[in-house]
Amino acid sequence: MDKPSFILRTPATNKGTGFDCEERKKYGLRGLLPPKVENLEEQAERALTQFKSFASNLERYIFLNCLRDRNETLFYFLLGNNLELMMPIVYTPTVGEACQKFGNEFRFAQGMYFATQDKGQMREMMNNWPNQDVDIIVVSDGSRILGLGDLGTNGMGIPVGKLQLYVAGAGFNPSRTLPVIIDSGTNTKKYLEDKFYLGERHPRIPDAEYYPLVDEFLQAAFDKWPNVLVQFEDFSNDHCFKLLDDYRHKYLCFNDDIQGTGAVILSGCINAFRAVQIPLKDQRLVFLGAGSAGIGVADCIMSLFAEAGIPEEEARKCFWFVDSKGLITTTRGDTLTPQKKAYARSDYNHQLKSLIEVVRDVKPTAIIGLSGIGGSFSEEVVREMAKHVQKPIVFALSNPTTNAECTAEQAYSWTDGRCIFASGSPFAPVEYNGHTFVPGQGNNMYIFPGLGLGSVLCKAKHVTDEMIITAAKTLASFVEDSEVVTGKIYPGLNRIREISTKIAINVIEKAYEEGMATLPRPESIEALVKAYQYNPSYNN
Ligand SMILES: O=C([O-])CC(=O)C(=O)O
Ligand SMILES: [Mg+2]
Repeated sequence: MDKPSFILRTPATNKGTGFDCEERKKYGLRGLLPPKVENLEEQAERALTQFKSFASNLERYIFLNCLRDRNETLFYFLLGNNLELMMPIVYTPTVGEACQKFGNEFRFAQGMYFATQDKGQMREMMNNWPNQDVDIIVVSDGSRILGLGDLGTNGMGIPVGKLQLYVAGAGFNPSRTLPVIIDSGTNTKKYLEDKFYLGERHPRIPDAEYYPLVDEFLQAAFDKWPNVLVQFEDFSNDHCFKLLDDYRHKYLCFNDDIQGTGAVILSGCINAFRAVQIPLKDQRLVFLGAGSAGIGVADCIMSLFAEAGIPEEEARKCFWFVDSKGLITTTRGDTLTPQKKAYARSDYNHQLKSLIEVVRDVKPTAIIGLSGIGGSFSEEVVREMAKHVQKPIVFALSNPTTNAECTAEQAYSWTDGRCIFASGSPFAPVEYNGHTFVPGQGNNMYIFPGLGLGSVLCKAKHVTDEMIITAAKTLASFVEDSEVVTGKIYPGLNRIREISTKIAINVIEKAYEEGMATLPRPESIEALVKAYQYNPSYNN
């Protein structure tokens, strides 16, 4: 390709009408652009008008991703200046729909794909990635995309979207990010039969082939980029815990659904417990869903009990887990995974078969939904719970919005406006009885950008529990006492840069404290972070 078209056609170098007269001469662009030279602000104003002109969110998603593929600087400038408007498009909930329709709406490839057919060749394939350095990889096998199930290769939208938040939220350099899909097949018949489906067309491979495939990918990635951080995303429950166990002490990696969600909900709980003023030991926490997120959240909350000096055995008695078969107990007769076993109740002789039975029995202070089942916090459940506590904590965390256990409006109206509510996907403010309630978004997007940045910049050996808990506490500290009493438990999304920066700084401090950081300690950690951070501009 000749030089002028290359610079115009490469998203990282293209400025479109932003090339000034000098540059147009220098790069041989004269005549290839309309005469007017524009700055980023002017271009962004036009792009925003275009964004708003579309009839559906999916079209807005496609528009933004096409923009990213034309002019990366403009895309990140636009996104960074319109986060609250655009987050629900590039991320949950719209990204969920974009994944479901990935094959139909495909326009150009982003990131890298490693499939079963690539066995033995992944390391060599990585040399095809056009950018030399990679700081962060988000990898999924598409087996449990949000609460939508097994989407196979269609899941690529998730690593792409997460990395856009790494850039907008924490200031990762976009050219040093890599979204990856490991294609190990799909068990979703609809996609196997869909002529536009773009993945390998076979059922998921057995574990004996699956684990070596993932292992080859990780070995290749850390061989090529020894200081990279790998974020596991949306792996199904049958694999995610083992993968994390196998690799968290071997590579710099974490699982966002277990640890990122764990941290963000720990943060929400810290503030919700401040608001309801019930001592920790008297909390009765009922979880609906015992998958990666449910277990991850509970494990993180356990750290609060440990800090408060409450013995583990006593702390576990504050948790009740409900899955599709009812309350998880040691006596209900099925084989429990080790993760479920840790929270299984041994003090129930009678079987409670549903959430409502558990709520009647337990009288919870909090119900935490990570079930992936939309509407599973029924009016009966929420009203029953609200009878027994002054400020019920209702977290409807499943994504996307259609999978939320209840809506914000339902939660506020069924509790007469008394609840502390958070959801995983955004809900608009709710008017109820003359009050405006602003629902919190308990989504791991508050955690992973800063946790990732901190881990990468100090060249951490591993991501430790302490680093994750530090991230959660830092997030919690962004909400003032005066806000907490009004039921606000998360800071505004528009502060995500400031929050991620602070999380990164505190995570790095913790990594040095724990002997996890391998970078010689810099004079100023804040300066280290700020010097790295990418800000979209044509003057770079
Ligand atoms: O992507 C999100 O919005 C949060 C998340 O990790 C999930 O739901 O799997
Ligand atoms: Mg996820």
